[in-house]
Amino acid sequence: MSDYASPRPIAVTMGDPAGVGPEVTARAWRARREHKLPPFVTIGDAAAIEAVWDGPIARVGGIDEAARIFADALPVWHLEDSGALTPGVPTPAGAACALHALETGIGLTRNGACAALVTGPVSKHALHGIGYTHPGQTEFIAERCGVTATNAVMMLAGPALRVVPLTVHIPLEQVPERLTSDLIIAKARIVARGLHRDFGIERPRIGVAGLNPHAGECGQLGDEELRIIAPAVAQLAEEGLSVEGPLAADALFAPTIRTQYDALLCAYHDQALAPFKALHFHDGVNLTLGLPIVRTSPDHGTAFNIAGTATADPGPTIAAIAMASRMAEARERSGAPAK
Ligand SMILES: NC(=O)C1=CN([C@@H]2O[C@H](COP(=O)(O)OP(=O)(O)OC[C@H]3O[C@@H](n4cnc5c(N)ncnc54)[C@H](O)[C@@H]3O)[C@@H](O)[C@H]2O)C=CC1
Ligand SMILES: NCC(=O)COP(=O)(O)O
Repeated sequence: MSDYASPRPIAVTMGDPAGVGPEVTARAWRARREHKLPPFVTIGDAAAIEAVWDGPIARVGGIDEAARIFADALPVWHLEDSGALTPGVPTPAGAACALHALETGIGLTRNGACAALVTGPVSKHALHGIGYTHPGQTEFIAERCGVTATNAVMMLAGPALRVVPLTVHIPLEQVPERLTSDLIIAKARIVARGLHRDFGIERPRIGVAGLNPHAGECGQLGDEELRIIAPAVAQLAEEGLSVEGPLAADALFAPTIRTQYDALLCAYHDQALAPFKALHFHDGVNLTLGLPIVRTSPDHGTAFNIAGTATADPGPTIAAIAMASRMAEARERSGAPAK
């Protein structure tokens, strides 16, 4: 008999079967009571979990069965045999399985069978090796949901900090040309709406980082702040949003400054993710705002270097499942579409 009330489990994709995804998912299940996790079903190759974990697994044939079994065993929606498996060694068959799991998880969440989607870590390199053309999972999920890549906003969230990289998986040299006022305005609007709807923040306070040292020093160290960021901030303020910037990025993450904001919009990937991971390596969540479904993910990658050694921390996966559950509940409470 299940001791979990929610009728709809969360879909958790395993990610690359040779990475740490299978073991952190299994360990998250083991910690389900301690962390009060809602029921979830793991999607991918069951053998990848069996190779690194000796706890109870139940291969399920339906989502209802997953919710019923969750109290006693880790429910696995077994998709396919991804071939001979060595933890830490990615293969094309493993990448294909990760992609099929992602497709299946999106489908189960879009059709409402699952309450939210939590994606396990994939190897972008291995996926590109089998013909995948998206920069990450975010853009793929957005496309499947009919949302443009610009309107699917990556946010990294933890108890002490939320950051948004305005440009994401692009070479650093392309950042200045891709950072436009339109991009900042579009993403800031989605961040404000998302923090209101999914996190219950009435009027989110948003800070926008400068690109250059000292936020450009009045144009002496670069003019993107004057040409691009300041006009975008002015436009957003005119619309009634609580937005400040450009703010000098070196001091922005100091405790007394970062706590003045509900989210910090950063010019490029590492400006956002390096301070975030320094604070939240063990409980950080990557989530996507602007989608019709709730999607979160642990904030780390495949960690091939430690896969199979039983040392991978399940903390970010636990946090991703818990956050997905809270976001789905907030959407249901607010009357937003459940899927
Ligand atoms: N959400 C996703 O699917 C993500 C996928 N990636 C992909 O993962 C692959 C590897 O990327 P890297 O930059 O090496 O990042 P990574 O996060 O896989 O590893 C960076 C370092 O953190 C450690 N680490 C990661 N997760 C850990 C955990 N749960 N417990 C303890 N230590 C952990 C690793 O052992 C490694 O030393 C790449 O192909 C990248 O594209 C990277 C980030 C996110
Ligand atoms: N660095 C964050 C990351 O790689 C996550 O990307 P995505 O696969 O969630 O789009």
